[in-house]
Amino acid sequence: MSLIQCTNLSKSYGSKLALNNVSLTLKAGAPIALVGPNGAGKTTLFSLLCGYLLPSNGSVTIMGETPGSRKLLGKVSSLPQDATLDPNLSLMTQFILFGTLQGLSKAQAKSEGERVLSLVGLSDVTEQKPTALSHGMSKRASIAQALIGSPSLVLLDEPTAGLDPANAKVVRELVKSLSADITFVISSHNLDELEKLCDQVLYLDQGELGQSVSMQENLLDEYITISMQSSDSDTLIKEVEKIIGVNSVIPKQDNEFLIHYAINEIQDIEIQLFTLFAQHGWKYKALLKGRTLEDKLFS
Ligand SMILES: Nc1ncnc2c1ncn2[C@@H]1O[C@H](COP(=O)(O)OP(=O)(O)OP(=O)(O)O)[C@@H](O)[C@H]1O
Repeated sequence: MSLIQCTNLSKSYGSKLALNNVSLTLKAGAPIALVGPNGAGKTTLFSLLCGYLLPSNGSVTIMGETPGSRKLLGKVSSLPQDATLDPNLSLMTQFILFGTLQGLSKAQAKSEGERVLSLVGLSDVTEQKPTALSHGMSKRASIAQALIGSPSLVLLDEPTAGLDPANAKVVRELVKSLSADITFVISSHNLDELEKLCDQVLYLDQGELGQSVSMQENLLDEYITISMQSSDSDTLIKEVEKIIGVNSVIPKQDNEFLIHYAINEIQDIEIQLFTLFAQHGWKYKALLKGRTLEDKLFS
C-alpha cells in the first residue's frame, strides 16, 4: 500500500486556487523533499496531509486512511513552519500532555517525552519552559514533539529555517538517523540540504506539481559538477573540453562547472580531471557525479 496517495487534489481559499489537481503516489522509505517558490502551495499540501484542511476537490489518503482519522493517531505527525510550544509550561509537562492525547498512560507519556527529548539532545532541559530555550533548542524541541509515539510519517515544514549551521546539522543528522523507521517529507528552500538528505524531490509551482527528480538517477547521469577552489576558468574550460568524450563545460556560479560527457566514451573521467588539476596546480573543493539539485530543477 502507498504511504501517500493524492488523486486530482485541489484546494482553494475563496477564489485563490492554492493547489491545482495534484496527483501523486509516495511510498515509505528515504526522506522526500518538497520544494517550490513562496506561495507554491507546500504548506497547503502539508495541511491537507495532516487533515487540518479538507480538499476542495479530489482526494488524499495516508496508508489508505483519510488524514485526521483516528486510525492515523500517532502514525502521522508534523512540524508546522511556525510551530511554537506553550511558553508557560515545561517541556515535559507539555510532552506528557501530547503523549496522553495519543492514548498513552501518564507514565508511558513521561518515558516517551524523555526518549524523544533525548533524541534531539535536550535531556538536560526537560523541566525548562520554552522561553528559556534558544531558537535552535526550540526548533529541536518542536521536532521532538513530532516524534512522540514513533510515527511512520513525519512532515517537516522548513525544519532548519533560521538555525545556525551547527544546529541545522544536528537536525539533518537526526533525520538521517531516524529515516530507516520513519518516512520524512521535508519542505525547504535549502536545496543543498535537501540534496544531502533526500532521494526524491517533488517540485510544486503555483499549486501545480511539476517535475519529480530522483537523486539516485545521478549515478546514471552523463554529468559531473566540479567546484573549484582555485583555477583559471577560461583555461579550465578549454582543457576539459579537450578530453575525448566531453561535450560541453558550462560555468556556473562560484567557480562551479557543469561537465556534460558521453558516458560510453569515457570510463574514467574523474581520473582524467584529477590529472588535469594536478598538471595545472588547480585545487578543487568538490566533485559531484551528476547535476546539483538546483541545476536539475532550474535549467
Ligand atoms: N488561509 C489562507 N487564505 C487565503 N489564501 C491563502 C491562505 N493560505 C495560503 N493562501 C494562499 O495560497 C497560496 C499557497 O500558499 P502556501 O502557504 O501553501 O504556500 P507555500 O508554498 O507554503 O509558501 P512559502 O514557501 O512562502 O511558505 C498562496 O498564494 C497563499 O497566499
